[in-house]
Amino acid sequence: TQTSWGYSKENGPDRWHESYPIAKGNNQSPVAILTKDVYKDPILLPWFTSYDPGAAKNILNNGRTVRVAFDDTFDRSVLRGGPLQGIYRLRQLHIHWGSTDDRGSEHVVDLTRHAGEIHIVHWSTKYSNYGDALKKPDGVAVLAILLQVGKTLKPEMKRIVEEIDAIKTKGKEAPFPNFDPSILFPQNRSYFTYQGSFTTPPCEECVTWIIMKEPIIVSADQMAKLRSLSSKTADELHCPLVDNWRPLQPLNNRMIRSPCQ
Ligand SMILES: NS(=O)(=O)N=C1NCCCN1
Ligand SMILES: [Zn+2]
Repeated sequence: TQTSWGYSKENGPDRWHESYPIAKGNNQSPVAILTKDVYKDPILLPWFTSYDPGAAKNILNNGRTVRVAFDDTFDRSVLRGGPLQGIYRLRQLHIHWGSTDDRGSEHVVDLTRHAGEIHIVHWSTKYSNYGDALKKPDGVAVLAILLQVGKTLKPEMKRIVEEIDAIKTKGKEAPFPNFDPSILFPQNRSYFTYQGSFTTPPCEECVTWIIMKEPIIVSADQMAKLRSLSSKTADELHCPLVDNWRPLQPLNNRMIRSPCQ
């Protein structure tokens, strides 16, 4: 049977287009960000979030990442401002990471690939539901936070990492109440933004990316914990869930912008 998509040789990024043709589109993500080529746009505003910790529902190992889901049945946790028009509702967050500290992020800034990247996914309330938003170029906004390994000054990731033991294998889920993702934000809110796609199949070209310039620091132990997750179910042989990142895609004639300081 056609194995579902993943990150291995048989079902990895180079073959996604066989089932998901959009993966070969002109506005795919992730891309390389060369700060010298970034357009400093005077009209770009700061972005703002207003998150209700009570909207956090559960944490899941879906075999490809660790995902925290939020209640998005009304404007309870929202993102607005920056390059965005209108209000975007928080739906979920998940993480991409490497097998070693020198890889794992999806976006690459000035040739630096970071150890991981958190994606906080929101959808525009211009559209009646998430499924409709995926069909629109301005349907989704993803806030991306780069992870760098070091001595954790502020253990932002603690809450997520502590829950890992409860979701070791694919399909395991645990309640994840009372969580405000803004604790993950770095001090500096400056960002890069461009129009792109989901970095996982079907790779819809519906995403306004807002990538924070400042990484957050995670400890080697926290990375080890993420790497201890299995991409297989409890009754299968353990297979480390690592390197769940998509390679760089062509920028083509897209512009990457950032606000003037
Ligand atoms: N890595 S990504 O671009 O955020 N891709 C996603 N795919 C569907 C669910 C939300 N996010
Ligand atoms: Zn992602």
